[in-house]
Amino acid sequence: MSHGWGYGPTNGPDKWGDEYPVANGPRQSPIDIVPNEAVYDSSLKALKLSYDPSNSKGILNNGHSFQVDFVDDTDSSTLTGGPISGTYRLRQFHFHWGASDDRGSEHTVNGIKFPCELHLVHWNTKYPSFGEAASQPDGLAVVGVFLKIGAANPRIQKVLDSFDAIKTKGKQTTFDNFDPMTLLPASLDYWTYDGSLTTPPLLESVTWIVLKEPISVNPAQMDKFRSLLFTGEGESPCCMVDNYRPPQPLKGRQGILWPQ
Ligand SMILES: NS(=O)(=O)c1ccc(NCc2ccco2)cc1
Ligand SMILES: [Zn+2]
Repeated sequence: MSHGWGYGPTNGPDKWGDEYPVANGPRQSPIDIVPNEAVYDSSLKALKLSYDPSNSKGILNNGHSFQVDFVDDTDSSTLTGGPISGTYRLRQFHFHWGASDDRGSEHTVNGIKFPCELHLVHWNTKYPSFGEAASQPDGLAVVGVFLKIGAANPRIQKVLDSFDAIKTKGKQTTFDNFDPMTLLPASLDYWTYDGSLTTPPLLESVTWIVLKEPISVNPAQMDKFRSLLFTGEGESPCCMVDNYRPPQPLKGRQGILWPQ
């Protein structure tokens, strides 16, 4: 009986290929981004993100990370422009982080790991639903934002303050009127490449848009992430840390940079 994927020694990223063979596919994520090797594409446009805070619904500990879910039945919170064509709706955002500040991000830059990485998940409205879009090569667009250790970030505090209510797997609580724009850095300069979900089912349906400029958090805020548990209420507690997949082979892909 499959014990379910995770990030431990017996069910972690090296084992995912047993149940999800696409783990060894041609466009897997994350990757190591080497800025000097990224090529300039003059056809790329500026990212356009337009979010309606009233679309935020709830925050959930799903046993792998926590996510903030959005109402996505209208085009009120969207991503357009950038490397994508058409309109992609915001579905959820979540994070990946480490047990210590020396690791935690999924993408790396010149081999450097950040302590944390934010993912804003959007789906292409040419498809009828997120689930349908997730199985299409142009179905999803995820904006990745690195977090670095620095000054305290007041914008993330509302997220952290909800953690006491979602400490264990399966717990959720309401999360109203949150504008994810407030989590983004000043610059929307980005690298982009064709990749995949970084957790099972590892579907190769993601246009990745990784912002060059990180946002900051202070050490106490990072420790708050580490106070969450992978485990459910009543189970022996296991801290939710190191929930990141390491960089995957490029297999001929090239990172694209905008703007030069
Ligand atoms: N870390 S991530 O941004 O690549 C990411 C985003 C979304 C899911 N969703 C999981 C899922 C279930 C069915 C289809 O999709 C999994 C991973
Ligand atoms: Zn993610």
